[in-house]
Amino acid sequence: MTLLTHSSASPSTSLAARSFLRAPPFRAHVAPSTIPSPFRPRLLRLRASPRVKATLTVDSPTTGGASSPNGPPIVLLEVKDLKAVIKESGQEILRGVNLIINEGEIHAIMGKNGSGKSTFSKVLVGHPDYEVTEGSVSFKGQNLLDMEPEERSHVGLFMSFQSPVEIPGVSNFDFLLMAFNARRRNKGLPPVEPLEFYSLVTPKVAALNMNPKFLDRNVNEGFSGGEKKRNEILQLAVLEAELAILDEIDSGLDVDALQDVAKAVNGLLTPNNSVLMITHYLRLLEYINPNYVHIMEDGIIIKTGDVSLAKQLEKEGYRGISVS
Ligand SMILES: Nc1ncnc2c1ncn2[C@@H]1O[C@H](COP(=O)(O)OP(=O)(O)OP(=O)(O)O)[C@@H](O)[C@H]1O
Repeated sequence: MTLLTHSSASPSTSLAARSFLRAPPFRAHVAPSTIPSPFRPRLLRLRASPRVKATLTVDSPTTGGASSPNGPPIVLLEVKDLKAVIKESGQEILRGVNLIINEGEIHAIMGKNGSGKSTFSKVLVGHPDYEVTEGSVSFKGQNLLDMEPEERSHVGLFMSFQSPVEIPGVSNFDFLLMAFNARRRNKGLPPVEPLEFYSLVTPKVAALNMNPKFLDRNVNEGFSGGEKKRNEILQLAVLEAELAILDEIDSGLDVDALQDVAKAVNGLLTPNNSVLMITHYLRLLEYINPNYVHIMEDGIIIKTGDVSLAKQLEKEGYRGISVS
């Protein structure tokens, strides 16, 4: 079974929600008939890996990530020479991506419109529009490409999409509870009851400066763009993914919302959790400080550095980014 099998599923929708709704435990609780098929493939979990292999150059990236006191960093995600095409047309979008993310590291991918950033993240979570033609992806030592999208979510990958989907008929609270219990089931833990979950989720709602009434509303239904983004981070906070892929989480956020979301993401970071952010703007990286910044161009990472690379980009544009 594939999580993202619906052609109607927009590439820009939230993967985590989709995974949830496709997985049998969710269908059992939510009454499938109430969930329109376009909304099934959603919620996704992702983890970022610590080290980065830039294809061309590496400019003194900040050292980050978890490591044993005397040992090397622990690799979470390792992407090697990843090539992928659009299934329908066969057009190659990813042309050999290399990336390593260690536990505890924050990575940012920047790049011009259409350079392949979102495609890369969607390929990582198993979006059905794309086919991997070459290369490998290992997550926590396991072959990610062999896993169905929901399995990727279960092993600790979360992805928030540019435009989170709405799920009519399913309350945010029920959705989060189902997702949370599915994750627990996967860890061999018993489910929590709604009352217990309520005490667990309300502090997270407060931390995001969200109105608790959002828990009663249907998932993302009628939410503003910024509210949807906050809701995505709430999902991430509840699911405690080991690698969070955040695709333009800053888009459409007002200044206060950006700070709330960034604060929440920072609050979720532990030495074992990693984040891979896709963004166009330095402002997000000023709140969530990345260990590495990568520049993607035409389906490959052409340069890797630290946040100074994003600053240079802001000042000089992509013309100023030299790969020599
Ligand atoms: N499912 C698809 N069908 C057709 N073309 C696609 C599909 N997915 C990606 N593409 C094309 O692949 C290229 C890379 O798209 P992608 O969304 O990955 O870029 P991006 O770097 O995330 O861009 P942006 O910064 O504008 O979000 C674009 O030319 C896009 O039109």
